[in-house]
Amino acid sequence: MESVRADTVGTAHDGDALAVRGCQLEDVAPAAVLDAAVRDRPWTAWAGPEETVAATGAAATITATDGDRFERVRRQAAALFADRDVQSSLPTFARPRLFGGFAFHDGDGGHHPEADWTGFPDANFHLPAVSVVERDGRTWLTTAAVGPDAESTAETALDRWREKLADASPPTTSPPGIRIRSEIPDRDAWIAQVEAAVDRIDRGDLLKVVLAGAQTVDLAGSLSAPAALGRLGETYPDCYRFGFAPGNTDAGTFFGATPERLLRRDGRRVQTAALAGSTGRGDTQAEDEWLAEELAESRKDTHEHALVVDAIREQLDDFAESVETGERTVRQLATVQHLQTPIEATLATDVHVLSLVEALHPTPAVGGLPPDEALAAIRDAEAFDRGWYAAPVGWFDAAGDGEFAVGIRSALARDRAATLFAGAGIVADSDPDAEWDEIQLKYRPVLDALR
Ligand SMILES: C=C(O[C@H]1C=CC=C(C(=O)O)[C@@H]1O)C(=O)O
Repeated sequence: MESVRADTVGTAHDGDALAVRGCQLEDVAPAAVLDAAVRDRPWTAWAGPEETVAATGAAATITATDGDRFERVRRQAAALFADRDVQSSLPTFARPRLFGGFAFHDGDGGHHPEADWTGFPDANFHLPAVSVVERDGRTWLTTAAVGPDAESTAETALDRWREKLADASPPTTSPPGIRIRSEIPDRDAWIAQVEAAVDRIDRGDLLKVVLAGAQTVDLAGSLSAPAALGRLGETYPDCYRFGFAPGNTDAGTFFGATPERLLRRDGRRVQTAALAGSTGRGDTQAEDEWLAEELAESRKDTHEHALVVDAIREQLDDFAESVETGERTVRQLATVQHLQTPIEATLATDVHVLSLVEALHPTPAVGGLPPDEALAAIRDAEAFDRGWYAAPVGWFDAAGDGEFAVGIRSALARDRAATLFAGAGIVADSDPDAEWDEIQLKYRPVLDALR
């Protein structure tokens, strides 16, 4: 079948053109595309509820390394898209988008050898040179280029990649296999940390703090990120699967499968959810149901969850004409169950998705309350740098629409090692042993994809 081609060209103030070329592809598996894409850095993998994206190279890169990072990314993106006719004849999902993420903490997270975040700035976004998007049963290849030869660069790349993908096949790599090297903190230190946090909550200094651990594993073989993401897709199809390998060749690869949407903005409509409060899965259906019921009735978990719902509502209120909270349910994932409440807002004005990300991050599902005291407690307690763990990852476009997930159930991999991250919300009634068991469950998605 003849593929459809479409294009767009626009010229910015600086005279450099942004050219975008696209065509529809037939019979290409997303995993095969990703396998071809990861041969060069930077690359990005993104799979949300509606689409799967594999992208490689950078027509443009936006980075912010200190203070005011959300605003600086927004300004640089506005300059990139300014006066360029990016609303093209391409389908909307194949339009130019910037993919990337932010670090959890504002400013330096400190240097810790256990989690070496070299190459992951406070904010880093790419307009991919090549991207393939699968959505509604259709697959589009798009190329983008900026500069004096933008049109011919994008055109040549489109032809080259079309040919390359015609015989691409999905990776068949088996999991690398692992040996757990260290847990930071170890069980005793974790228990002491949680007890200290509960003391601070009892004294009234804090309402909630989300403490995290890091688990470092040695890999027995080399890691194929596309294969690991493929396995995560089979076990966690309803989660956002993401992978980011920045351009810096010293950087690792950050990847995972997160159940937590930070938000999606589509015009004036904003969709988000509170996700907090956890329990395990049962061995039988009866045990599963019993655990779900116990979670839904638990005073500790419903309190931990309600704090997140209230904080998100409050943040959105500043921008919204209306904020609606849906029904709280128990969301079941392969290894864990969570309390979840959907929240929707209608914006009062045309607020950029990055302004909303800035307002919401970190929600008390990954930070705590009051926010500043909780962040200080996290920095004091944690002996590793969170880097991009528990931070916003996703995309935005020229119109200020976009979608961001919270980078939990994730790991940073480099060479033959990976550091996995998992956290748990600590409130007044928290039991340190139960919180330890909970973070072990939260390592499982990535752990299982590696072994
Ligand atoms: C911080 C994490 O999970 C958050 C999301 C869902 C449930 C959570 C909880 O019950 O503590 C956490 O707030 C993590 O997985 O690293």
